Amino acid sequence: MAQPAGPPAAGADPDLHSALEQLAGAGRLLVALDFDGVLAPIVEHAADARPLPEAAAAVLELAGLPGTTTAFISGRALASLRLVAAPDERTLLIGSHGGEVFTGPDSPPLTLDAAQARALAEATAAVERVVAAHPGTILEAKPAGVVLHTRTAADEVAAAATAQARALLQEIDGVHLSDGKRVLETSVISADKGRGVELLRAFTGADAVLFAGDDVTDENAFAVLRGQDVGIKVGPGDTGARYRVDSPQAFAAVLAELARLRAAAVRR
Ligand SMILES: O=P(O)(O)OC[C@H]1O[C@H](O[C@H]2O[C@H](CO)[C@@H](O)[C@H](O)[C@H]2O)[C@H](O)[C@@H](O)[C@@H]1O
Repeated sequence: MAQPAGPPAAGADPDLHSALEQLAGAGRLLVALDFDGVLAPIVEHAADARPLPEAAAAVLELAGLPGTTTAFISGRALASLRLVAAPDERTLLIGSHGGEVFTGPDSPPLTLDAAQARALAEATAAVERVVAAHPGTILEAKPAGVVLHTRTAADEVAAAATAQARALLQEIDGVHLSDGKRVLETSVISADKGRGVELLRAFTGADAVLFAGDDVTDENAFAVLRGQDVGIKVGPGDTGARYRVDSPQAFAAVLAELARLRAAAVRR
């Protein structure tokens, strides 16, 4: 069977521990994490996703260390991310795949111009039509996009729904499409997680960044990593990340290890 391109699983990767040791010694460290499929296992209904306790504890510990900033960079709308991730107040947030930014109470809300608002209304109407005709599919609304979820539909229904939605949405001016894990995502703004990482790098003055992600849109973030930054792909699939772990559970252990190493490094 063909193997996906990219790095080996963590257990077989002798470099990950030493990369974490080096990262832990950075002057200012940014720990930027994708949510679904990384901090939280994938579940049937988006509203039910929750971070693994070990991962949540490691994020909290990192957030409390000097010179260390934690951030979540998610495809979710900020409101949805806050509900499921329950971030502590020090954790910076980027939602809508980079379209929504929260770096403090003064962060401006996302606004759409008239053309974008029109495109979103048309895209929403198209996905509503598809969901009405395909049992088990679900619509998720976001401030700058709309998502067709097919995880709770039979495979053949999911395929038909995705094909119909793609055909309808491609006809709407100003709508960008991307495929995710049993989702077809649309956005009416131009944003990506790579720009999210760069924004947070500049905002925090980070000397080094850890980014972990599991899905296609996370590749934009892996692509902007450099120097002693560490990119970790969680789960299978092609990736530009240098390191890979098998699951959110394995990633929680990596995060706990980074928290231990960072705590030791900043107390030296
Ligand atoms: O960037 P992320 O934080 O990974 O968010 C990506 C999308 O995650 C959510 O959908 C995915 O997770 C759901 C819950 O586990 C799952 O049911 C769905 O099949 C996955 O695609 C979220 O609903 C989307 O809005 C995010 O863009």
